[in-house]
Amino acid sequence: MHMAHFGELGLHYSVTGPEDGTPVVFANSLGTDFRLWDKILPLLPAGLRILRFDKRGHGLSDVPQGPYSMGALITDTERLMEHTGFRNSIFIGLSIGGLIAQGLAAKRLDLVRAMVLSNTGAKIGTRDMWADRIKAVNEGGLEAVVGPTMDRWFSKPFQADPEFPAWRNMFLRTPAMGWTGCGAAIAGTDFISSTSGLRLPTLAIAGSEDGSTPPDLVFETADLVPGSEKRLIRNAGHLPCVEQPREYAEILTAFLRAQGAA
Ligand SMILES: O=C(O)CC1=CCC(=O)O1
Repeated sequence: MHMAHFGELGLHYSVTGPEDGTPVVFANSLGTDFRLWDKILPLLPAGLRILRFDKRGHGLSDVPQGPYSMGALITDTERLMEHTGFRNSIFIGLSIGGLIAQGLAAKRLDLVRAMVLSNTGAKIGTRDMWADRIKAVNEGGLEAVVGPTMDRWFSKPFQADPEFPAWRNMFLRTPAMGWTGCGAAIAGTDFISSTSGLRLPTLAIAGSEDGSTPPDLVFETADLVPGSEKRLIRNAGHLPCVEQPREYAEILTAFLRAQGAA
């Protein structure tokens, strides 16, 4: 278990793999911690140096007073990558993690040499949509939004899987301040213009049943970066790394190998 401290903020992270391995960073979504990637890590090639982390307000990281800005989330990631020696990395971001990927690539191409935009967009939802959700959570906690959230995250068949309640618990145990803080950061983010200027190897992954960032949004975002690859995973919602880990890992492995990873 590792904590890095940047002023008042402690960030919980994990680094695994050989010191000289290809650096790969995973950034997870709103309402999840870095266990989001547990099922796919054993399916990836050996020889990767992997950084996972709980963004502020999530998992075992500290929960500063919100709202947060996307700039702060990007700076946290930048500091953690410098602290752990992750430069020239392949950055895999899911949902808000994909927004962080785009913002970081626009700012620090020395840290990000290729990116995977999984279940994300250059702009996710509208200000009004996020304001309504934040109001609901401020009034009733995450319980107030758990039903529709699980319907966006997971296909109907997976909601009957014995594993499903654990993911629901992960969401419900997210600090309300962490969720609303990051929700405000998403509400204020529109990367359409800056992502259009990006030139780096990019893979976009969508889930056919994703109610949070539907395939059209994911692929429109990919089209902003010339030469992007696009993959659709069927029978999966917003978190295909959970619902279809084998297919997700195969797609990632092919991209990682194309970037020269082990
Ligand atoms: O709650 C959702 O719909 C999922 C989500 C949107 C942005 C993100 O990171 O997760």
